[in-house]
Amino acid sequence: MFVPDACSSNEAVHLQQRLRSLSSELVTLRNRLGRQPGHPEGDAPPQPRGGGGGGGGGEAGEKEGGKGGEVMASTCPPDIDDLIHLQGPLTEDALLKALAARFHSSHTYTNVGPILVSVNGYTDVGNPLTLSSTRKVPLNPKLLRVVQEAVRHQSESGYPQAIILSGTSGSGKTYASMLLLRQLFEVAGGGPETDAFKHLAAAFTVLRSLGSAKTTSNSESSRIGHFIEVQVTDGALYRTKIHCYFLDQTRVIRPLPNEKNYHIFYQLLAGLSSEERVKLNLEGYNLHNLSYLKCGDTRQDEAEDAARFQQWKTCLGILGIPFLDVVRVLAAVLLLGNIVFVDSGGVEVSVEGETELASVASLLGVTKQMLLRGVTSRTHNARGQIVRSFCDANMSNMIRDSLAKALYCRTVATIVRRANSLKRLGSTLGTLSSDSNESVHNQAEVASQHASTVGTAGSKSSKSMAALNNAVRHATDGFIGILDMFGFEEPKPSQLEHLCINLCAETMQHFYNTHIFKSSIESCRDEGIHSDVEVDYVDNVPCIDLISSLRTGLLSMLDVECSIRGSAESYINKIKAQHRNNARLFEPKPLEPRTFGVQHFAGRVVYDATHFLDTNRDVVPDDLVAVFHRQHCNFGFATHLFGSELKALYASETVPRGVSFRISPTSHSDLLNGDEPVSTLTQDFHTRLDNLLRTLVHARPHFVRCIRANASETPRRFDRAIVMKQIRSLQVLETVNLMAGGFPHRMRFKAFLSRYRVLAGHNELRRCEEKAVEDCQTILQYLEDKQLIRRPGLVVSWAFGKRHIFLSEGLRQELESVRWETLHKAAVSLQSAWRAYQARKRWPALKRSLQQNHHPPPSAKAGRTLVTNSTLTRPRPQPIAGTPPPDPLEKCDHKIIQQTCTMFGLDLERPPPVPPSRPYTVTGNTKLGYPQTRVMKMPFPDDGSSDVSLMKGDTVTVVGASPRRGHLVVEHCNHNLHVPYQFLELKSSPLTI
Ligand SMILES: Nc1ncnc2c1ncn2[C@@H]1O[C@H](COP(=O)(O)OP(=O)(O)OP(=O)(O)O)[C@@H](O)[C@H]1O
Repeated sequence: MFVPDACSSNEAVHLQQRLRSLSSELVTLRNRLGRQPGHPEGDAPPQPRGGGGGGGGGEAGEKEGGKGGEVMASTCPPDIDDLIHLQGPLTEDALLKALAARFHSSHTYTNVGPILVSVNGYTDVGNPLTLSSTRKVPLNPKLLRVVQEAVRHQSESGYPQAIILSGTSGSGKTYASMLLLRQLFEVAGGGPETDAFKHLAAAFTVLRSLGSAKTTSNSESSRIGHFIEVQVTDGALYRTKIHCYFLDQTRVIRPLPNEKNYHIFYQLLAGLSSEERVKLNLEGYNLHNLSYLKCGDTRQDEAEDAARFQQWKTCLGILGIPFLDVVRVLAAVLLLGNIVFVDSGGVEVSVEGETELASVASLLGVTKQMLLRGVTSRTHNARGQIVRSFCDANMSNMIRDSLAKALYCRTVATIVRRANSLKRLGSTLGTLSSDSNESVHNQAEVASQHASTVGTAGSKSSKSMAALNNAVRHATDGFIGILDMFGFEEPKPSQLEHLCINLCAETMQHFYNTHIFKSSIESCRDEGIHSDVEVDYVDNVPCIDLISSLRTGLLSMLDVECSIRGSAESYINKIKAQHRNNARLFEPKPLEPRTFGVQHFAGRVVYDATHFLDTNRDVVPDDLVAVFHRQHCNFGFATHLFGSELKALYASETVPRGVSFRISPTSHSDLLNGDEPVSTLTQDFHTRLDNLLRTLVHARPHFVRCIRANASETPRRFDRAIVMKQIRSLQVLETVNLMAGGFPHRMRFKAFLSRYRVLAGHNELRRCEEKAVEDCQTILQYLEDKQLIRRPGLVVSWAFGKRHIFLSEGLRQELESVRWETLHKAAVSLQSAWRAYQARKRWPALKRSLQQNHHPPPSAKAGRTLVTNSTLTRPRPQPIAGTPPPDPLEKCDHKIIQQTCTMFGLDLERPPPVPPSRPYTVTGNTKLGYPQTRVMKMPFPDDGSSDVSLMKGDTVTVVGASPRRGHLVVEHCNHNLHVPYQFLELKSSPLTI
């Protein structure tokens, strides 16, 4: 085997690069052959050592574990924290060993250049997986780097950033996203003691219980996709927004046999007090006699669920959401499942579960008769004639289920909206059309609104100014988004929701392919750059087309089938005929009339289409919606859940009139053009996914690829076959190939110069636009001559295109590290020059005082002091600020300021008012006003930089919030001190969230 010499020459590096590229081409070819649709062995684990086709490697140090092929040990050095530095031929086997070695030495994060690979070690299973519960988990420097990069890029360019987590279900996306969010708060948001953090943590606790459930692949699986948008302005966190994607409605009424319903139901039953149970008509009910729960897994840890329920209740309080309103709806949903309609032989159906019917009616604030009528009768519009009819038992049971689903998902949407809006702003300008409002965590927003209204008259204009200001801010400020969408799943049987979830995973995979592989290959081709490495990635567009193409995609054909009231069988026949030559659609064995299979990028999934049409229609009849109008319903929260629909329905005189509405909440504007639902479940999901992509396309992505270490959630178990399957589907080898030997980065010449011109001697560069390419060459030549960018084993190469300079990842890393060293050295020499200057300035006085001490004047004879005045008053060295102050000439053009002020109606002479600070802090679930008595947890200031100091244990008075982020104002000895939150503790210990 070729081993590079310690001081390898360029040829050696080049040779090694060729060797890598050849071996990886071979492996990729083998994988592609093996992974053709219809080749079940495509997903097989690699051959054991000596089995041929293991792709080289496969040397000593690794033992096959028992059944699962568990890797017990490996000889790969765990200190290789970036896979592009791996020596020897790059094969899947080599990657697997490297990841296993790091995993066994507790290094679960590994880089592939700028991309982070995270292997879930399952050491934290059983944790509720919220922002608060991960507070004790130590933050990892690799996650810190991702966040710092995002914040740096955002503040340098103002460009939105998106941290995109992907991986199969259970791979740790939500866990990593919580840690990233925490890290973001550490870097830019004042830490976890701020109100903003507590508020967001409470929102996540509430949403996790409502939106996560046990599935076959993950006992804490998120059934709600999240996109957390964090607005960062000048490196400081400004506001947050949670966008939620709720798909899995069927789980509310029919969890799969080995899975569970939403966690909140189990927590509710375990955590309610006996009085609350009576109030909610839940006395005597448990997991085994409630229909919506008993069809799933009925095992439960009651103590754990009860504890989580108490936390959930506390957090609802923090968000200002009435507990009783929400639990009334949840109890009604549970009891609805026990109402069964059966055909009586007559016109009307008969009811089994009269008690439950009465209970549900009273919980929802309607009469039993009204509810029964809403569920068991339907109004039809037959060519303008309004006709009423009774539903049969089947239809009545379906309407009952629709009601349960509608109540649940509308409650979740309402909570998301409420949780998202500490302060709701008029503008919905932004990025996505999801259930999201804005949560303003910083009083700067108020300030900006105040500022914008100075000099304008009337509330109308001030509102529009606020909206305009908001729009300008949104247009100019980038956000940092953390995307934790659904991971690939293959439950048995898979349903329509799973098809949507897998479409989402396919779309994210395509996004990755486009960004990492396609754009790199295409831009090299466009600019005539030749790369030695041929990156051969698997494009998943055919699968996305199969599912979502406009006319012939599986989803479009399903919509057509719904509109003609077809059946599951006819749908299956049509898709099989339409796609008979498409290798991605296969017939599962044994052949069943209602099933079909799709070869996804991460594996083959068999779907059962039995409920596809009903799930996709996603409708509730207006007869049922009308029941919740305030004329008949005295429970305001229930009326609110159907607010938009009721408004549209009661806009006309005939109610009900035979129209249907969506189960999922629909915005009022969508209902304006008619009362019929504007879309189906899948259309709606597709539109939202499209909007999300539009947002992502405008953001700079940072990828975190998550891998689960085993399929049984066993801590510290590394299952070779499971990991290998994910390495393949996530195309880790192809990524390493590109990063190690190709040109994954390109920069405009100007951008390259502005970042790296500090690396060449000042006189070396021409510094004019026409000579930009020459200057780039000069910088690289200069670094090469000084031997600053060549490291053995690292491919450092570049090429000049028509508009860009193309860089290998190795070169980018070297440039960044030389840049850091150069800036660091420059900072040190500036500091030392400044200190020397200061010392020289002080020297005459110092010299004089030393001389005086040597010949003391008679007056000082008795109490001789050796400490000179100048030593006492010597100022502490100030840290050099990270960002230099803005160049006044660049930023403060007086004319522009005047024009801007005129445009926004601001008065230049009068400064904007000081932002009013919030007159309280949030503690547990209560707001606590000022003054507050607090105790110092540690001394302040801890560096003795102030005359007044507070000691640990001192009782102090907090008089208000400081304008400084994350600080409170403490009045002490007639001084006002700005003390960070974390230094202070309330006298009576607060409830933590
Ligand atoms: N880095 C880690 N260290 C320890 N435990 C982890 C880690 N990542 C995830 N886990 C645990 O693994 C389980 C699954 O993680 P998580 O729910 O984040 O996966 P996911 O990819 O978001 O899955 P889904 O797509 O189904 O929501 C959780 O119980 C979590 O606590």
